[in-house]
Amino acid sequence: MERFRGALVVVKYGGNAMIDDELKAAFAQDVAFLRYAGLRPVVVHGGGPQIAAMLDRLGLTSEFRGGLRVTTPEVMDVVRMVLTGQVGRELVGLLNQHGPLAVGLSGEDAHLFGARRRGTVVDGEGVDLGLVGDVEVVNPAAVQDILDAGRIPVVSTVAPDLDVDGQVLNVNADTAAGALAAALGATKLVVLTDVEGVYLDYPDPASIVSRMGVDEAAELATQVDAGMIPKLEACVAAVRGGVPQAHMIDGRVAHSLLLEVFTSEGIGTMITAGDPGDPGDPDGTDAADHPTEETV
Ligand SMILES: Nc1ncnc2c1ncn2[C@@H]1O[C@H](COP(=O)(O)OP(=O)(O)O)[C@@H](O)[C@H]1O
Ligand SMILES: CC(=O)N[C@@H](CCC(=O)OP(=O)(O)O)C(=O)O
Repeated sequence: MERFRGALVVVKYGGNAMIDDELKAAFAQDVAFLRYAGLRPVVVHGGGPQIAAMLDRLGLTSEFRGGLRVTTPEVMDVVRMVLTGQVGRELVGLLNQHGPLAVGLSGEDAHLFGARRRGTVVDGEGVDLGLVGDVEVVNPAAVQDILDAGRIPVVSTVAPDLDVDGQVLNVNADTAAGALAAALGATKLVVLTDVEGVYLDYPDPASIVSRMGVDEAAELATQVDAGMIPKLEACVAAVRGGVPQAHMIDGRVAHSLLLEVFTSEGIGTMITAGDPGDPGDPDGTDAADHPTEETV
C-alpha cells in the first residue's frame, strides 16, 4: 500500500458500464477503497444512456454523428440536468455511503473547463453538431482544493463556452477526463468501458492488446468505430500531456478498478509513452507499471 500513497488517479466512469446497480455500488466501493488506501482518486463521469432515457421520457430525440450527440439548446438543457443534477448526484450519494468523501462539481464550477464549439466530419462532409464543444482550457484548482481536503471530486463534464458568456456546451466525457488527467499531472488515467480493452481488430478476441505505445494508439483512433474513438483520443491526450499510463478496462467486471490498480499484471489495455515493451520493462508485466509514489 505504501507504494500507492498519494497517487492521483483519474477514473472515467460512464456509458454502459454505469447502468447496472450492483456494478455501480461496486464501483463506489472501489473508489472509496482507493481513497482510504491513501490514493487520491478523481471521478469524471459520463451518462450517455441516462441522457438518452431522459430525452425519451420527455419525448425528445437526438442523433449521434461521429460518436457525438447533436445537441440543440433543448437537448443541452437535458444533458446539463441529467449529468450534473442526476448522474453526478447519484455517484456522490453512492460514494458517501462509505463516509463523507465525495464532492460533486461540474465543468462550470470555478472555471474548471472552458470549451469551444466544434463540428465534425462524417463521410467527408462537415456536420454541425450544435452545442457540442471541445475542452480547450482546464483550471484544476477547484478539483485540487477538494483533493487537498482529503475528499473525492466527482466531475460532470458540462463546460462553459469560451466564446459566448452564459452558454454551456456538451463535451464528450472521455476527452474531458483525458484533459483533466493531464492538467492535474495524474499518475494514471483509467477509462472504464463495456469491452475488455482495446482490440486491434474488433471484435476478434485474439486481437485484444494488453499494452500499446501512444503513437500506435493515436493511429488506431483513426481506424476504430465511433464509441472507441474518444476513449483512445483521451488516453493519447493524457499520455502526451505527461500522464505516465492510461488504461482502458472492462467496467462490466465488478471491482475491475481495484484489479487494475492493485494487481501487478493489471487488466485491460495500458497505453504508455514508449513503444510496447519499452522502456525498462521488457515483458510488460513488471509491478512498476503500476502507480508509484506521487511526486506532487
Ligand atoms: N477497436 C476496438 N476495441 C474495443 N472496442 C471497440 C473497438 N472499436 C469499436 N469498439 C466499440 O466501442 C464500444 C465502447 O464505446 P461506447 O459504447 O461508447 O462505450 P461506453 O458506453 O463505455 O462509453 C465497445 O462496446 C465496442 O463496441
Ligand atoms: C458530445 C457528447 O456526445 N456528449 C455526451 C456526454 C456524456 C458522455 O460522454 O457520456 P458517456 O461517457 O456515458 O458516453 C452525450 O451527450 O452523450
